[in-house]
Amino acid sequence: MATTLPRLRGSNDPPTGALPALPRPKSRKSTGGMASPIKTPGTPRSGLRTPSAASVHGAPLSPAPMGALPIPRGAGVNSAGRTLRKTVSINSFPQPPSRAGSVPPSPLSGAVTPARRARTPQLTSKNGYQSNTTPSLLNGGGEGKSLLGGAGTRHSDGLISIASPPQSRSSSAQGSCSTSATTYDDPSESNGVGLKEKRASKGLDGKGNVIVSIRVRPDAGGNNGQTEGEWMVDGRKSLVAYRGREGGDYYYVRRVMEGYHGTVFAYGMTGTGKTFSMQGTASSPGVIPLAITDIFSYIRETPTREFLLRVSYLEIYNERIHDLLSMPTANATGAGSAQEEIKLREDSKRGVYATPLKEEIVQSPTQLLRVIARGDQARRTASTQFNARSSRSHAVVQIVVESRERLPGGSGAEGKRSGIFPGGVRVSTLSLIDLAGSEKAAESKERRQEGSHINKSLLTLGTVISKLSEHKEKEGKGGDKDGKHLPYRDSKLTRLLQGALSGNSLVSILCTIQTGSAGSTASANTHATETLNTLKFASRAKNSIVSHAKRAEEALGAGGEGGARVLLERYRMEILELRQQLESQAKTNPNKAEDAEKEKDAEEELAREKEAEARHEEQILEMQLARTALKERIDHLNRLILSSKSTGVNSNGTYSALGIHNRFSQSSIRTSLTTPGGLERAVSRGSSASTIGRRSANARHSSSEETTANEDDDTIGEYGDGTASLQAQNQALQADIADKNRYIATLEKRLNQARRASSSRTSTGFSAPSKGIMVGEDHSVSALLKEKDAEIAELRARLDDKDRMLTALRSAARSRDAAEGLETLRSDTRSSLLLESVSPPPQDALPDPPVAKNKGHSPVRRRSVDEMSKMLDEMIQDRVEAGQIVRGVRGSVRVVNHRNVGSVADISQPGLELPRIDQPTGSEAQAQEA
Ligand SMILES: Nc1ncnc2c1ncn2[C@@H]1O[C@H](COP(=O)(O)OP(=O)(O)OP(=O)(O)O)[C@@H](O)[C@H]1O
Repeated sequence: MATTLPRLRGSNDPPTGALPALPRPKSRKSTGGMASPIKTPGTPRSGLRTPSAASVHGAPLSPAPMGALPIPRGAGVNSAGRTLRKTVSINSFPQPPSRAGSVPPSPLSGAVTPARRARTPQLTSKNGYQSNTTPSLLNGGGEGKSLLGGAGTRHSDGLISIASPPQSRSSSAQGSCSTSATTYDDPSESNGVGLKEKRASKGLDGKGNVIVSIRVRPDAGGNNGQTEGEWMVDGRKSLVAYRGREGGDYYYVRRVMEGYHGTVFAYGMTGTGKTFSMQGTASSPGVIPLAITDIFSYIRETPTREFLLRVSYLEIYNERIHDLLSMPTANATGAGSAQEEIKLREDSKRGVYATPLKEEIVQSPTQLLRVIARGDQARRTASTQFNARSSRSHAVVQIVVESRERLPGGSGAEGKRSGIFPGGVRVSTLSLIDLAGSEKAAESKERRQEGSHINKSLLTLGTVISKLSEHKEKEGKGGDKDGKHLPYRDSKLTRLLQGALSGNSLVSILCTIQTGSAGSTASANTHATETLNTLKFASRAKNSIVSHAKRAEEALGAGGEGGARVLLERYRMEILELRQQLESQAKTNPNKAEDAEKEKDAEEELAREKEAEARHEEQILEMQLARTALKERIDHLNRLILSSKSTGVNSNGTYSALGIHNRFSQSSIRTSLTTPGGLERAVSRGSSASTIGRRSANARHSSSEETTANEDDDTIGEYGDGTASLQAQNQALQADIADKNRYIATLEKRLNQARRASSSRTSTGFSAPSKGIMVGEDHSVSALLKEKDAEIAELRARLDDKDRMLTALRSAARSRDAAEGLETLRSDTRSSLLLESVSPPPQDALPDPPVAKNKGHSPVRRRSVDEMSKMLDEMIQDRVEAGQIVRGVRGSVRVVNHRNVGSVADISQPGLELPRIDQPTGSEAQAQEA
């Protein structure tokens, strides 16, 4: 039969394993070795891995007969037997059971290939027995390797004999019996799939899930290196638990990972090594770290499934449950007083469970070990007679394993083969229980109180197991199947273990004993008694607990009380939900971002449109203003033209109107327009003699400002024939009109240009705003107005000058009249008046200058003067009648204020403000005459 021997090393090899070892919770001085596990006869091959032993010191035990528990010899036991010294490579235990042959096998792994087994060091006892089995205390090898003492010793003693039920025994190579009484409900077996597993775990398909192992604590004193004898009760049989069937321990954990509940508890007298066996040391890891290693090894080996592990840790102290993970680390007895009371409840799916209990999710062996180590720190311990650091409470580590098929749809061959249906979550629990040690007597009251609780609970446990045995017999006789008569509720411990004890779980019981005792005889006797009790318990448990472990149902969905606890499902649902949220957000966000971008674009577009619209309106306004200004200018110029025509200079051959405006004869309106072509025109009023004479169309009126009566005389003298003067005047006016037409054409051209410019500016999206034209035009208009104002002021000033001259001439004329006679005086006066009159007289009718008259009077000239005087009289009379001029009482004349004369306004220059001639009122005129 294949065995699962650990790799052995020298005892002093340092630990090199990847897993951190649990801290030694107790301060006992290690004996430097640990007892190899001892198998009860007929132990089933399935079981947890055995804690490795750095070195194994065994107290010599009396050999037991096959199928019988070893019988301690008590003080008289010969401890000088052979000692098996085993060293387990720490390197090997954290390694996952690898398919690669090169990887060293896990010392406790049952999945050892034949090649590995061949490489496994063989233990050779002094008596020549080779032990190639795992030193597994929980080895479910099924071979029922027992601690055997010296050959025939137990046979001869015959004190304890634990015989497995014949029907449950499985054969072994050595013919040992299995204690297995478990039946497995494995769907993979029923449907024919999972042959590999079935093969691998053969033996498990047999019966019996209860594994009872005995571990003997090595004697602290040792026996001068004679260690092997303690184990070798029957060296010939070599049935110490080093032998086991292949893979039993490994597959025990495997079963938990596959959905079976598993329970392991250590039972034994105080100080016999329960805690040591459960926790182990750095060099010799116990059941807990080894189980953890196997759990994670299984996870690594199973990529098709996903797992979630959570762990809780409680203790039952004085019949109260405390959460070791919620307690402060301090090891105070009252540490848990503030805790909410933890109660035990029962659920059809979960069975009996403690609540509220903190569960921590763990992702690595290290993390899990740390959590448990934290709980260990909180556990109550005290010094007892037999143990300096005795556990005073029952400690329960529960590792909940959730798993589900990773493949979507679960249609893979693996899923079919293993009967794993997709979508479901398997939940199983591995309970690792370190019971408090039973103690007969205690010195302190507190210890006694604790001891009484401990003993009571352990007694109840024994009672339950005992009754289970009875129940089993009754069941065979048609007894009560429900087992309601079993006193599970008599203690918290049995209540908590109810599920396991009643058959819902794979169970492995480790019984620790200490066969040798260095000390008094009384002490040795106590040990012997306790050891015997332990062995009785082991025997009873092995025969009584018959359960039908079933793979836990797969929880579908997160609903229901059971489903709600399935974190894997809950987390998966949450992840799914969050992913959906994320996706919906991702979908929504781009839309939102797009919308926001569009909105922003629209806003920007709107702003641009508004801006463009504003610019457009502004430009339209500018254009309108420009057009208005240009139109006004054109109208103004048109009015100018019309005004020229309306004077009727040539229409009726008279220049009556011109006469009115004669005073402007010396002025010209110089309109300076800065055109794009730099056009500068001087527009002359062509009604005056000087203008008519066309000295030049460009004659500067500055020179005309210098015009005096003499100059006028010269001008008159130049066009003395009158006819020529009219023709010239006509020509001048024609030329003037032509100029103005050209100017209008220029303005129209500019207007068109401006229109084109504005339209192109609008059409090009206002890309080239040009306000130069408008600004130039505006400046031009304002400059023109200013210029006009200046001219008006100038004209006024000149008018004033001329008024003064007129007054002076009148005065002179009166003097002359007095000297030359009334007629002559009148004639001269008229001439003078004519010369200085507002309206210029016809050229041909102009009187001679006074100077010429003083030179003598020819008859022709006289006649001419008379005629002219006559004409002037008529003209004056006409004007007087028309109300345009007023004749003074002394014959003087004056121009009526044009504001009072409609005709004056009619002939005024449109668009230009005529110089206001403030004519004296009647009284003023009289005063002037005076
Ligand atoms: N197999 C072993 N090899 C070496 N030392 C051991 C072994 N078993 C126990 N010891 C030592 O014996 C002492 C007592 O062991 P442990 O505390 O595990 O006993 P226990 O059964 O848990 O006692 P209690 O019930 O009082 O808690 C410890 O110092 C421990 O190191």
